[in-house]
This record gives sequence, C-alpha cells and structure tokens, in this order.
Amino acid sequence: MADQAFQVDLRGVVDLLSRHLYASPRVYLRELLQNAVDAITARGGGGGRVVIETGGGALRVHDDGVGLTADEVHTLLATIGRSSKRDELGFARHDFLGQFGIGLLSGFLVADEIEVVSRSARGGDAVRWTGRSEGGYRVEPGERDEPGTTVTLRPRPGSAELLSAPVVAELARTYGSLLPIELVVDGVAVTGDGPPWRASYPGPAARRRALERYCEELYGFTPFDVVDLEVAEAGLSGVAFVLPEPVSPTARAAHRVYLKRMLLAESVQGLLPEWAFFVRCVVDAGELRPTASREALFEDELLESAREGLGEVLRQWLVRLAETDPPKLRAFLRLHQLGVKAMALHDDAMLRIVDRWMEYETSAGPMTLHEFRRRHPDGRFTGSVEEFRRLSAVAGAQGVGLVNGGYVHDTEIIERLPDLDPDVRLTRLDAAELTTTFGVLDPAAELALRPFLATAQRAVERLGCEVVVRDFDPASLPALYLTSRDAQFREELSRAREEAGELWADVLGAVGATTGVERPQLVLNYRNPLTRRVTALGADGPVEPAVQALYGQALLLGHHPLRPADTAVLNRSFIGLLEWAVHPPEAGQ
Ligand SMILES: Nc1ncnc2c1ncn2[C@@H]1O[C@H](COP(=O)(O)OP(=O)(O)OP(=O)(O)O)[C@@H](O)[C@H]1O
Repeated sequence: MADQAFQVDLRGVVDLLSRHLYASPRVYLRELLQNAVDAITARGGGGGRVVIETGGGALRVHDDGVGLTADEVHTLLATIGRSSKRDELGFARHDFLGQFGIGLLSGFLVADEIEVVSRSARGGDAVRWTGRSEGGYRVEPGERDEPGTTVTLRPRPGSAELLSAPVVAELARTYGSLLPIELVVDGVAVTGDGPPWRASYPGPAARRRALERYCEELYGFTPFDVVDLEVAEAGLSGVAFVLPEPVSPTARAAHRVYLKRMLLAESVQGLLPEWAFFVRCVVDAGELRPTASREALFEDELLESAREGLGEVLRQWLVRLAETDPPKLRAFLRLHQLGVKAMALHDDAMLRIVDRWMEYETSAGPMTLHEFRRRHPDGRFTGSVEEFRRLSAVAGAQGVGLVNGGYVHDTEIIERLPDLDPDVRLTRLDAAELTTTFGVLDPAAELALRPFLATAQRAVERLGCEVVVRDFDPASLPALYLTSRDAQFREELSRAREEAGELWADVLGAVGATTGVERPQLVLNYRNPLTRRVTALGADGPVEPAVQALYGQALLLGHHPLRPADTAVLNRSFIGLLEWAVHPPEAGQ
C-alpha cells in the first residue's frame, strides 16, 4: 500500500499558531514585511522597495524582490513548514529573516484568503496563488509586468481594525523603521536614516544629544551615559543607555532587539549578563537567531558569546570612566553600586574599581577600601552592619581599624581583596578580641564605689539598664552601652564576676540580684579619667545628671536608637549639669 500524506486542517494549525506561538495577531504585518525584505535580499543588487497600501477593503504588500516561479509557488506556498531559506541542517541561511516556513500562514490570523501574485526575476510568467484558511489553494496565471510579489489580504469580519490605515502605519513603523530598504505605507515613507547609532552627525556632541533624545523617546528617561555596543561575531551593534536612577537588581532588564534591522521585540530578555541591570539597550544583530515566534532570541552558543561580548564592552566603559572621569564614576557607583559589587565578585577589574572608588564605613570615618588597607594593613571587618555600629567606636578607640562589611556582597568583596593585593589581608573581627581587656577593679576600689553605684543605678533605673564599673581599653571611651544581644561582652563580664570569687559575692550581690537575664548594661570605664572623677563625686555631687550624660553618650556612640525616654533623660541631664556648672551648691549647705 502506498504511503499516505497527512491531511492537515489548516484552520487547526492557524488556531495553534495564534494561541501558542504568536503573542498577538499584529504579527501578521511583520511576517509579510519580512518575506518581502527576504525576497529583496534574495534578488540582490541592493536597494529595494516595499509599498504597503490599505483601503478598498484590502491590504496590499508589494515588493520588487526575487519573486516566485509557478513551480516555486506550488512547492513553497502549498507546503506548511517548507522554507526556501534554510539549508539542509535546518539553519536559517545567513541573509534571511525567515526560516520556518510558517510566516505566510499568519495572514490567516486576520484574513480567510491570502492572494499572492508574483513574477520571478529568473524568468517565466506571472502567477497567482490563492490560499484559503480552510486549506485549499488555487494556482492560475497572474498579471504582473515587473519581477516581484504582491500579497493581498482581505480582513475577515472582526479584523478590519487590524488592517486599517492607522494600525498598519503604526505596525510598519514599529517593525520596519530601521530597515535598509525603502518602505512606504499609503504614500508615506517609513524608513529613514537607519539605526540612529549608525547615522552620521556633525560631531560627537551632536551625536550624543541625538542618542539621548532617541532614549528619551523610546524609554522616557535621559540616560546617565550612552555606551556604544559592538560585538563583531554576532554582527551586533547598538547602544546601551545607562539608567539615571537605581533599579532593583532583580528586575529583569529587557532590551529592544532588531535582527537584520527588523524589530524582533521591544523587551527581549537574556541579551546581557545578569549583572548589567543598570542599562537599557537597543541593538541590531545580524547573526543571532530568533525563536519561531520571532519574539525572543534563540538561546544558543552565539547568543551566549554575544552576551559575554556585551558584558565586556560595559566593563571596559567602567574601567575607562575610572581612568578619565572619576567624579562621574563616583556618581555612577552611588546609583548602581549593587550591580558593580555583584560584578566585583567575579571580576578583578571591577574589584579594583570597588576597591579604589567605593566608599565604605570604617571606624575612622568613610573611606575607600584601598585607603583603609593602606592605613590598617591588618584591619578587621564585620560581617553585619549591626556589629559594625556596635563595635566601631570601641575598635577605633583601641586602634583596631574596622570596616563595615555588612551590606550585600561586602564580606565576599573584602575576602576577595587578597586577589588584588596578596600581602594585605583584612580579617573578620572576633568580638572577643575587644573584650579581653575588660578588667574588674580591685576589691578596695569596688567597695569604695558602692555608694556611687547605688546612686548611679537609681539615675538610670527607669531606663531599664544596669550600671557596672569596669576597667578597660580604650581609656578614651568613658562608657559603653551593651544590649542583651552583646552576649560575648556579657559573658565576659559575668566571668569576671565569677573569677573574683568569694570576696566579691557580697560586693556584687546587689547588682547580681537586679540583673534580669536580659538587661542592657551601662559599663562605665574606670580607666577613663573623666569617668573616674564622676565615680569619685560625693553624695552631694551631680552624680545623677553625670551618669545620665554618660548613658546618653554611650547610646550615641554605639549607634543605638534613642527612645523618647532616653531623649528626655539626655535633656534632663544636660540641664542638670548646666545648673551645676552655673550654681554649684556650696559645700555644707
Ligand atoms: N514576498 C515574497 N516574495 C518571494 N517569495 C516569497 C514571498 N513570500 C513568501 N515567499 C516564499 O514562500 C516561502 C514560505 O514563506 P513563509 O513566510 O511561510 O516562510 P519563511 O519566510 O521561509 O519562514 P518563516 O516562517 O520564518 O517566515 C518562503 O520561503 C519564500 O520562498
């Protein structure tokens, strides 16, 4: 028995295309336009003209391309999936936009009948092919003098709008305005000077201004900078517009992509490396392949290397900015530091930029990591912002350089610094390093302080903290406020208490009794001369406002949030101290 061919219901196929392949029936015009451009390319010789006419209840697309012979019409237009534009391996031949052999079918998204009148540039008579959406077609002699093709669609009821003059003009402009041929819709030229980044301008400033305007029209923002893009192997050229506002790195950046100067789509993803989320691009690529829907890029090795190439161009731009325009680089880093830091995780050039130009919080004020390493070759960093806030004053006062590595990527960046500079290694701060210097007082001093401690405790009792006196470095630090989270400090203190043994139990008993497990502590530094004088104030001295002032200062130094009660106490202590300064009560009065 002879093999039978499948009977394919064309309406089913078109239905499938419209539901699952094409995003919108608007693509019909793109497909017609693309076939016309391919035919012009196939004819060769440069130039070429596509004329689109609306009105009279039909849409006509004329091209002066290579045309079709009667035989070609039979083989190419009667078989779905057959394309003249593929080689044996099924890859699109270099010059053409089409490759799948389904484009013409999209005409059935908006019309029940497609008419093709063609005359081949290779000779032969003109031919007319009429295909119907239910699957039949007819081939007969056509009338046409010049080589080329005219495709005619008559809208099916409900599709008239899509084939109307304004919609057709808009679609032609959207898809075809950069085409290297002449495209005319209802007598109006659609194509102009081609890609704006390729056009010639009186000078660099004029070019820059024109590209900025182009960005404003397309994307609605004035770019921070304009970067020319070029990746030869992908036949790609274009521009990247650097966003003038920070964006979330997780927002998927989408770009406007043209293939052989026909718009592929306005928001194509996956063109750039993920870290390059701070630009919007417009590119034209000759070698990249579309997916069958022609709305996205086909993910293959070429796309992958194009992506790398584009990443490299942007990286170079940054490196150049660092060399030629540091203030602008700093402004850029302020805007897009997250992206740059993400890059620095994998890229030494970016790491160097971060190292030299990005400012970090350090115990000696804001500075770059480079400067910090110079000043503190064996400095420390913290893994969290909170730890930095808590410890930077103590560390700084003890001469330990501390840098805040608590923001996103910062710890990894700091740990990668030896890649740039093998001799210098910043290490993570071990909080215990700073606590080892906490010392208890000698018993006599502690005993003598008892009355003071009782008064001091009353002064801050309502603020919920416990006052202790210890002897620690740095001497310049009068007091330290430790919250319940500062477990290490706490342990250190209670260990000191234990080590003090029997003799101390009595002395420390009062404090110990009130020490709920989680009470914050105000640790007064006996090594600090001012604090020591405060502890020596007699019962008639301004103990209360002085302790409250130390409390306030410890809060501020540790970057602890001030509650309303804290602010009130600070105020009171200030006024209290001021009164003492102005009217010290006479002794014995
Ligand atoms: N305007 C035209 N001039 C000359 N030949 C044409 C024209 N339109 C279509 N053809 C021929 O008909 C064939 C089928 O066209 P169709 O649009 O269905 O597929 P394609 O362009 O090859 O691929 P794609 O599905 O990617 O568009 C084409 O390969 C081409 O040879």
